[in-house]
Amino acid sequence: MDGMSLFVQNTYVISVNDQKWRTTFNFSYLHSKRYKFKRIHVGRLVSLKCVTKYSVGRGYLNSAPFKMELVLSVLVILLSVIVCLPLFKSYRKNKFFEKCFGAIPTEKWYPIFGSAYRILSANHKDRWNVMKSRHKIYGPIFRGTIGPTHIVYLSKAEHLKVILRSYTNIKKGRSYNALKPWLGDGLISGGGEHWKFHRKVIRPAFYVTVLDKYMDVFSNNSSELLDIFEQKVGQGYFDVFPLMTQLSLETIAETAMGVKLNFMKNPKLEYPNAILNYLYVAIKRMFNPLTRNEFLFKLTKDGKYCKQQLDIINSFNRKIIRERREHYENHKDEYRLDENSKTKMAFLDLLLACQETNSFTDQEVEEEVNTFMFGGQDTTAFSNTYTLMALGNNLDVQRKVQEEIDSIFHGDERPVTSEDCKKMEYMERVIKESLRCYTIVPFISRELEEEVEIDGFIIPKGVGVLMSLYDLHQDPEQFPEPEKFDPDRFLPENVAKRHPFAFAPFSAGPRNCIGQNFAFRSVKTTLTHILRRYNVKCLEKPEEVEKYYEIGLRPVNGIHISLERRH
Ligand code: HEM
Repeated sequence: MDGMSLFVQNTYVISVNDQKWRTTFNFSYLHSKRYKFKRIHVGRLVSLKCVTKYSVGRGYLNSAPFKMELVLSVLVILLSVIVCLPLFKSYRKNKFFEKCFGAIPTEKWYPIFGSAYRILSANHKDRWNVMKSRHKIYGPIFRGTIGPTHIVYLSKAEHLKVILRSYTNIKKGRSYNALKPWLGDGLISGGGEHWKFHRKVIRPAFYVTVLDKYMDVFSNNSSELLDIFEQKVGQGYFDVFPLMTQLSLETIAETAMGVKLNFMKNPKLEYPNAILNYLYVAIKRMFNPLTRNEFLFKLTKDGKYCKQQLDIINSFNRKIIRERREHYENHKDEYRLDENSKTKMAFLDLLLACQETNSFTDQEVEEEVNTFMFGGQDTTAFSNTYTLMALGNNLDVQRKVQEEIDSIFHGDERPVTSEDCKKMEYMERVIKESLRCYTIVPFISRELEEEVEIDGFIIPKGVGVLMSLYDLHQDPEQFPEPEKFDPDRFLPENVAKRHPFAFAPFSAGPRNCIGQNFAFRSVKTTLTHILRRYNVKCLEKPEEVEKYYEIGLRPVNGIHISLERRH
């Protein structure tokens, strides 16, 4: 020990478990006891307070080793608090949750990943196979954790009803945060009062009278699809999914943003590919709790890639919004959302009109436009594709759809109207059965803002709830022989026998899909155009089709159909 220590003498008050000792010792003593001190410190020391200090001569008190000692002590205490407090809180939370719903069957638990290890470790291709098997293994209600987040998994109509009909539990689950850099607080990912206000303002854009004006867009674009189909007649099987994606992108761009992109004739792939690429990484993020922090994610390779893709999407959208704004300024008087107005308003026009009353900022307009491009694009493409797959495998059903179409159009290839759509009752049942069998959005999630009671269990506020629409639609109690494609399940007398929440491909309750009428009209129009001209066969058996989970279910290898002219 060096001689300088003789000049330093301090008085310390040491508090251990509420007992206090006053002690005086010189620095060399403190120094020699340093290791012992550290041991006490880590184990039990609550505080170490310097009451008096004498610094004589060179002042060892200000010397580096002494300062280090104090700084280290403070750091260790801080670190202990930082590490222990959340662990303690999480321990108490776990105890509380155990008490509330501990009797619900649970998945196997792994450190850090929680119980979702199998899903988190599955690659993109295998993920859906893991996801779809879980309710079969654990039953209609089970629980688990993703990292520190507790999740209850539901699949029965009566359980889903408790969550879906609530006006309080409308907050989306944390997984939606991966979409926030793109969709912001738009209708799909937003919540709270912000969501309530936006939903109220946007609802009129989906009134039947507004949708009526989109019918010619649905028909014109379907006719363009037939121009491509015409070249495929007699050419064997081809993948119909990319064409359906082009069609729905064209349609949603025209109805939501008021622009004709001409993707059908001249597919420019940069924008749709940017959406696909962004989604691919966003989904990866949803399944990796380590990438949840936005700031850290932006520093990663994936984060930088996402930004690049977002830049492409945003510059495309911003250009369109700019042009549409100019158009709107010049035609303002024609834009009215009432029944008598003849002007076809794009969804964007409604948002621009909202800006006039200062309700929507530029960013909010952009977020809602992105939301509609996302919500309306892939979903209708999937619905068209999977319904064609069903019809190409069930030729008797296809024939009945064609008979209904013929009874309405009598061979005339005129545009489809809203009145025609109303008459297509059998086709509606076919589309519904296709949405049941090949549920497009298989899961939706919420974070509870208010406790609920399900099946006798109290699920407290803060718990995540993942509802499987896929398993809901496969419940044999509601849909006997669920694997069978049978549109008559949707005859009114059969619907009346089921639980009102047994069929919910568009979700249900206050946060249901705002675009469902849009989707039905668009899909009916496209199927009418195809089936009044062609007989369709499908190469794949539905049960053999592999799918990617990408919020919607994308066919891994496409869906191949062949066309034969009917007349
Ligand atoms: C067959 C086609 C469609 C299916 C199966 C479908 C399915 C769904 C589902 C399940 C939800 C609830 C999501 C959740 O709770 O997390 C939803 C919400 C939504 N969908 Fe659709 N959708 C379809 C078509 C469309 C179309 C064509 C549009 C737009 C034109 C659209 C726009 C939206 C929006 C904006 C929401 C959020 C509603 C809100 O929370 O207020 N969807 N959709």
